[in-house]
Order: sequence, then C-alpha cells, then structure tokens
Amino acid sequence: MQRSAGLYGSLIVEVAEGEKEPFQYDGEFNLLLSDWWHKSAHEQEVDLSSQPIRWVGEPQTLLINGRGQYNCSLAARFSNSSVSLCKLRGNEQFAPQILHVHPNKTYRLRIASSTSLASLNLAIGNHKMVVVEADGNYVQPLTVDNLDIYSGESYSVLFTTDQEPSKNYWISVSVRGREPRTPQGLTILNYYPTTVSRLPPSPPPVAPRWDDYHYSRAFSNKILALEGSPKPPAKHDRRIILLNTQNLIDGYTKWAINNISLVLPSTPYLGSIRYNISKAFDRNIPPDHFGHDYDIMNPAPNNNSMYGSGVYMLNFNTTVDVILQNANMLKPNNSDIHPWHLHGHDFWVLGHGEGKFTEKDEEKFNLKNPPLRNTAVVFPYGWTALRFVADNPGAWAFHCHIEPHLHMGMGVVFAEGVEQVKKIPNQALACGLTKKMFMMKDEHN
Ligand SMILES: O=C1O[C@H]([C@@H](O)CO)C(O)=C1O
Repeated sequence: MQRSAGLYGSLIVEVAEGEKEPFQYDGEFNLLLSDWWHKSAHEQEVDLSSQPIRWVGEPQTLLINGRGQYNCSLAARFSNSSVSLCKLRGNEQFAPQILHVHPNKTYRLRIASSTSLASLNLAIGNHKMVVVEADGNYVQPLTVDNLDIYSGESYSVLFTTDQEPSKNYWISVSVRGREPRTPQGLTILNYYPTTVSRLPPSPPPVAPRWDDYHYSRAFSNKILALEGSPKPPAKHDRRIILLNTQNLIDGYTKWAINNISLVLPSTPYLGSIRYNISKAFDRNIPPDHFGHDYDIMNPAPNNNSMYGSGVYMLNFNTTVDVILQNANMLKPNNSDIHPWHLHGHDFWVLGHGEGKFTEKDEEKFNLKNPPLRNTAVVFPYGWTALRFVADNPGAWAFHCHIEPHLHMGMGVVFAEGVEQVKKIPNQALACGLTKKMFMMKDEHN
C-alpha cells in the first residue's frame, strides 16, 4: 500500500545516442496521473485486512503531477452542482501545473498512470492526440479524441497546437471502469501569449461512460505494434491460465489466482531460490489451470481457496502464454477491471475476448502486429491472452496494479534462470532467512 501513500514517480528513458525516434516534436511535457484518499494508507491497509472488510471506496481527488483540488472546482461555472470555483493565486499546492504552449507546434505528452485504483480517460479539449508509444514500445500512430489509461500503463501522444490561440483549453482526467464518485482532474493548456487566468470558454471534455466497455475494448484493440517491431514466437511452450476470483478465506475478503491468494514471504524470492532455502516460501507448485466447470458468471463458491507463496518456475528461454480469466466477484452481477503488470519483461498482447477462454479462441490471436507492453487489462467477465519469452534471469512479480487488490493477494510470482543471476545485491538478502547468511559472509557467489 506504499504507492497509495505517495511512493511513486516517473522515469524517462531517452533513446540511445545516435538512435532516432520514428516521430518528431518541438517540446514535451510529463503527466503523472494518480488518485488520492484522505484516509492514510496505513488506515486503509487495516480496513482492508479487517473482518469484515472495510473497502477503500472511491478516491477523493484525481491528481495530475501530484496536484488536485478538493471542495472547489476549476470548472465550477460549467457544473450545475453548488461546488464553488477554486480561488487560485497560482502558487498554492493544489494549483494545477499549467502546460504552456506556443501556437502551431507539435508537443509530446508522456503520460503515466500510477493510480491506486482508478482507470482513467484523458482528453485535451478541441485537440486530437496521436498515440505513438505504449509502455516504452512504439505503436502504429493512432489518432484519438481521448485515451483510456489503466494503472501501471504509460503512453506518449503527440498533439499540435493548431487551435485558436486567444483561448486556453482544458486537459481532463476522468474515472472509467468503476462508477465515478470523484470529480474530473483538470489542468489547462495555455497558448502563448494568452493569459493563464482566462479559463477555457467551454466545459471540459466529456469522457465515455464509465461502463462503456465496448469503447474500452475498441480502444485497446487499436493499439498495435509499429511496423518493424519484434514479432512473437509462433508457438508457445507452456500455457498458464490464471483465474481471477474474489474469495472469502476465514471470513477475510481476498483475491485469489487459481484459488491461491498471494502472501509475500519475509525472505525475498531471489535469494531463497538461488540458495535453495526450502523453508523460505511455499514449495507447492501453483496450478497452471483451474477447474473446467468453474462458473465465471457467479460468485466464487470459496470451497478451496487458500493463502500461498509458491512460484511458477519457468524454463529459461521458453515461450510462455498467460491467459488471464476474469470472473464474477463476491457481489452477484459484478466483475472488476484488473490491469495486470509484469516485472522484468514486456509481453505481446495477443488478444482478449468475452466469457470463458476456450482453445478455439486461439484462432483469433493477433500474431501479426500485437503490441509489446508490460501492463494489460482484463475486462469484466473476459479473458486476455499474453505471450512472453522467459529470457530474463530472476524472480518476477506479475500482479494486478490496483494497490488494494495486490494487498488482498492478487498476484503470482514467475522465476527463470535464477542460477544465472551474477551477483545478488546484499540489500536483496538483508531480511528474512537470508539475513543470517548475509550477516555472516561478505561474498555470495
Ligand atoms: O476488491 C474489492 O473489494 C470491494 C468490494 O468487492 C468489497 O467491499 C471492491 O469494490 C473491490 O474492487
């Protein structure tokens, strides 16, 4: 729950010296999106771990680069609620960071979502955006009016300042995928030499309806790898199907993957796998499948869900397919969105579909130009198919990027080629059972 408390930031990776990007721009901005609660992350953690659960609920504010407003609105004059216009002098902590632009230029926006919970939609009033990069990989340029972004994802978009320069324009961030109880996050695109204090004359962009999943799926389908990008291997060596369920374990609300709710051991995996410390984590191998007759349209029967810390051991350099299978949560007729994030690799997103995945769905996989990403969403009651090559020695988390869901056990661990990791940093061994070894020796080889 540390990200909910504010422990996040963005890193920009520049292209290597001498390399060129497949697009050009005159200036750039960085937008880091997040959501904010008034309850402390520690209190939220206690609430989630209580019996019965006290859910965190919807965020109080959406933040753009750490800034947001509460109890007042930048766009109050367009809303019919009684909320007042924010009184700004410009230097308050809640004042938005303004994007200052010159007319007739092209800008790159680097957007990342670090939300704890919210799925978002971003738009710039009156301006089209061209999506050119997703999760650090180039994509086929895609012109859009707005873009869906899930926690853990990042995008670059280009936009051209070709609108009337005597006006300013809203940049809006809105909640999708859960019924919104949080006002839009807003900032302003300010054209030179127009004064910042001239608010845009029309209301902020209206996002697609929060539950318009048809729109969400269509957007996701349009993100395709740029021509010349690495292609996925034609066949997989192993297929792991991961059923996502919300469960009750001894009265505690948890999330489980193939009936196992992840509890991280106190000894980090890398050291315990490398030094074969058998008691450090669960030696039961987590299952590659779930029962054929599992009914994804109804709440979990909770008959055999349990806690676990086992590892999916992957053979080095093999091609692994992961099928994420969504299902009904504990509340009847409800299924959540989950953005799954993989550490240590990019994967190809081969496709997604509605209902229960069957072998026949494989025929619909996109092997021609699937995007390479590190985060992919599984839609309510649907499945998402991913493929990656297990070619990065280490132990890697694969988890729902919604912070409370991970806290409630929604993740698995993959490991490959751990014997090839050259030197495990001391810091990664300095707790749990490896701590004793670390304190007695200086060298670990
Ligand atoms: O994990 C979750 O828990 C709540 C609810 O299911 C239990 O109160 C919710 O909306 C989630 O996404």
